[in-house]
Amino acid sequence: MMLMPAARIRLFTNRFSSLLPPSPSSFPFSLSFRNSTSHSPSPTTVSATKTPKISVSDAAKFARTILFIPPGITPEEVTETMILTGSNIVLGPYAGDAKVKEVQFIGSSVRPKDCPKDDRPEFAMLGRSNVGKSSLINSLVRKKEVALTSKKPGKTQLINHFLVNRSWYLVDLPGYGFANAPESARMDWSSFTKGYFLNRESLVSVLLLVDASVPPQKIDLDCANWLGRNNIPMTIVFTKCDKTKNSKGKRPDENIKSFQELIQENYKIHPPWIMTSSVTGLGRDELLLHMSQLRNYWDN
Ligand SMILES: Nc1nc2c(ncn2[C@@H]2O[C@H](COP(=O)(O)OP(=O)(O)OP(=O)(O)O)[C@@H](O)[C@H]2O)c(=O)[nH]1
Ligand SMILES: [Mg+2]
Repeated sequence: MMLMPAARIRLFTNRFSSLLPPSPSSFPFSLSFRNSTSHSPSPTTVSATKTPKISVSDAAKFARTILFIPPGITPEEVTETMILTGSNIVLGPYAGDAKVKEVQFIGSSVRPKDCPKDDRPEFAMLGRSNVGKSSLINSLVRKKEVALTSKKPGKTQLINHFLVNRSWYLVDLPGYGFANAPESARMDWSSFTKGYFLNRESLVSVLLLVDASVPPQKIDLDCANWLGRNNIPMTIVFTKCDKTKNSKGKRPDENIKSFQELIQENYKIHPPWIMTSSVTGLGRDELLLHMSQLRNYWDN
């Protein structure tokens, strides 16, 4: 049966995202909303201790306390081989068609209401400026300069739509938290993108990019919690997992573990998360598979 877009997204949201109460407050806001309703056990979670060995470090193993079980499969049916490497994501029966055969840049929109009006499913890249949103798009589609990247924060300034295989969109967005960006690159990020997230009915999932080479940042935690409170489905994509040489800081897997612990209490169903690197290609195929199962379920 064909469902109307609004009905489809509601169906999807109810199944996938956190059960935090929606919030009318603006983005970003503090972590102070934590509430008791979010601590009840979920029927779709499963302890990682039930799964045998996984091929990530001890810290990452510890972080993987809750698996993401997609539609079409029960926790009891999960086996080790179904878990995508470097993630908490179980691959279910909706996965498939994860190859990128072609990509077209469709256009840039200044305002959320100017975005393409067709009903194709889309995934939006969200994250701090310089976290690697544009680089991840290039990595996913295996093209160097489809999305423009820069060492300087604030490179992406508009909502950019990329059509993949003529059937679904990747959306590159401006980053938030311009720590080192020039004044000219700053804008009212909140009002600019908030409307997009709250009103975009074809949004299958936000890919919330978090830099794994630095410890958890408050603004990223606020962002994860804002999405949760507003029932916007998200996948946490840890970027720059190749950056292990920084002797001063902690390793990516340790930072990932800390981030997981900080958001864990707020979610009844732990969001899917995955480790990636646009430099080495780590997590690329896995993320595409995950996106395929979300998309195919949404399309269903
Ligand atoms: N080592 C490493 N560097 C990366 C990775 N991803 C991105 N970078 C670098 O990080 C910088 C920023 O990348 P962008 O893709 O432009 O970041 P962005 O999030 O799109 O930034 P804005 O458009 O400013 O919001 C560039 O110098 C990239 O080469 C990664 O996985 N590993
Ligand atoms: Mg960018």
